[in-house]
Amino acid sequence: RPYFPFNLEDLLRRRLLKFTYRIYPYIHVSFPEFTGEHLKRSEAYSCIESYLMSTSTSKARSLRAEPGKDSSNLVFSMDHYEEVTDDFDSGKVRVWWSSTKSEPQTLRFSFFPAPQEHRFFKLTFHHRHRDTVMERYLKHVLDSGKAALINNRQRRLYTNTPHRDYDYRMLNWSHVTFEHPASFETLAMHPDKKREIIEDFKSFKAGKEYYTRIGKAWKRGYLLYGPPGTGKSTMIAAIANYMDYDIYDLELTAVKDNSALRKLLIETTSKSIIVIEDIDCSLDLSGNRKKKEEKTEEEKKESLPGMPKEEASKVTLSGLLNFIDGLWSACGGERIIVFTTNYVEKLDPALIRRGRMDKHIELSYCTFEGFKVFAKNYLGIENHTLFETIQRLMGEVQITPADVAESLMTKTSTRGVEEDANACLEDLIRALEKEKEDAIIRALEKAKEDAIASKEEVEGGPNVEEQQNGDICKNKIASD
Ligand SMILES: Nc1ncnc2c1ncn2[C@@H]1O[C@H](COP(=O)(O)OP(=O)(O)OP(=O)(O)O)[C@@H](O)[C@H]1O
Ligand SMILES: [Mg+2]
Repeated sequence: RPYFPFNLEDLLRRRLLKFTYRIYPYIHVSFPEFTGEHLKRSEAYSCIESYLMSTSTSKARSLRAEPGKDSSNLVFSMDHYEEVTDDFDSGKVRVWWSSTKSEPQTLRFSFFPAPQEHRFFKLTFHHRHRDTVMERYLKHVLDSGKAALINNRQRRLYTNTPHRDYDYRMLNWSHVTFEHPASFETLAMHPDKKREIIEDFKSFKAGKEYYTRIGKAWKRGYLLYGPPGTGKSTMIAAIANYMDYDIYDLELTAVKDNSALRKLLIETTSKSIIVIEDIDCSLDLSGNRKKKEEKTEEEKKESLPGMPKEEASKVTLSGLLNFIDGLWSACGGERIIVFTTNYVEKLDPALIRRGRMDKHIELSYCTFEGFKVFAKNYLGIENHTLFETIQRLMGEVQITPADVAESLMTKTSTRGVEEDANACLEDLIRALEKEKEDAIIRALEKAKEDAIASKEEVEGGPNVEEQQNGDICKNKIASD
């Protein structure tokens, strides 16, 4: 068979390439902000953005300022159409970064409005640095960008409830900056228990290799349970602060179905806490969702066009379990899942068995140990003559940490510190004594009710058992 011209095409192509490189020896790589079908924000874009923040500010002439980590400082980044140079390999390799945006060229008519603009970074370098840039430089950019991102980021509280400024990119989560002062130090609970919990989080944080080795998704589930006002939500904030994580507050009743749930969960980023509060109210035991209450006419009017219609949601228990088992969390590590409930006994055992909810933490009424934490934080005292009375009363009645906190809040600032402490402690004692009285009254009332009930029974009131027996006899006669 004819063998000529062998590789001619190849040869020509190479020549042509060489020729074009001689005229224009530069290569461009662009990094769009949003990628994929669902327009997920590209992680590479975020990393580059944060890398350039640290390198570009001294070079770029047009800058953008945004509030930084604690909102008191500003973070600068380079503005659109600005170009900066970056040198690598002790100045041997020079690259150019520019930030551009493009308006959508065609008018698209769709149900959901399209993104207004596409932003991207463009990297330009000489073709002889191709290997260095592709293999080492980009890795360096992404790594240091990511590190800076974690260092500088403002932590966020995400919620999945749709709101008025529904994002044009149809992101499922909306967020606000998370700034909650709670910490484990200010959390009132027994010091031993607190230490145990902190240890648990510490080992989770350091456990990347461990989780990889045993072949489990790097996640951990916690169930916080206890009566209202015992610090469940406060503890979640403390965990987020301790771990330096974002919080995703998942409102299950606002999720349409399992696939919507899956989508929401896939969008959560690493280093985050996924919180489902009052799990007993959002999922019933059979796994069927409780019907949402009918919306009022006004609320219906308020919903915006383009927002998904609120339907009875169909998230099932098994859908949720699938996720917890790591099926959907496999796309990136380091997640903590927290459920809270007031009634642990109402929950499906499948939901909270060990392995799913790895650790169950009970938050309960305030103990004297817990009170001492409050006294130290709120009043700055570690001992006081009134402590003994408080200890005795706390042994007798149940009071929530929220109530203790309320009593210990300083009421006026005109008095001295000492008088303040006295007043607060007396206030707490009054609250405890009132609670004790209430408890006695409740007990008396219950005893009275019981007595009336048993009296009715003795005097031949409506006797349930007899009546039931009678019914059975009647039925039997009828069927005979
Ligand atoms: N253990 C605690 N340590 C410190 N503060 C607490 C503690 N428990 C409650 N508080 C205070 O009480 C208030 C209510 O607590 P929180 O919202 O955490 O209760 P909760 O357990 O989440 O209640 P619910 O079940 O109603 O959601 C908080 O503002 C917090 O300051
Ligand atoms: Mg709460």
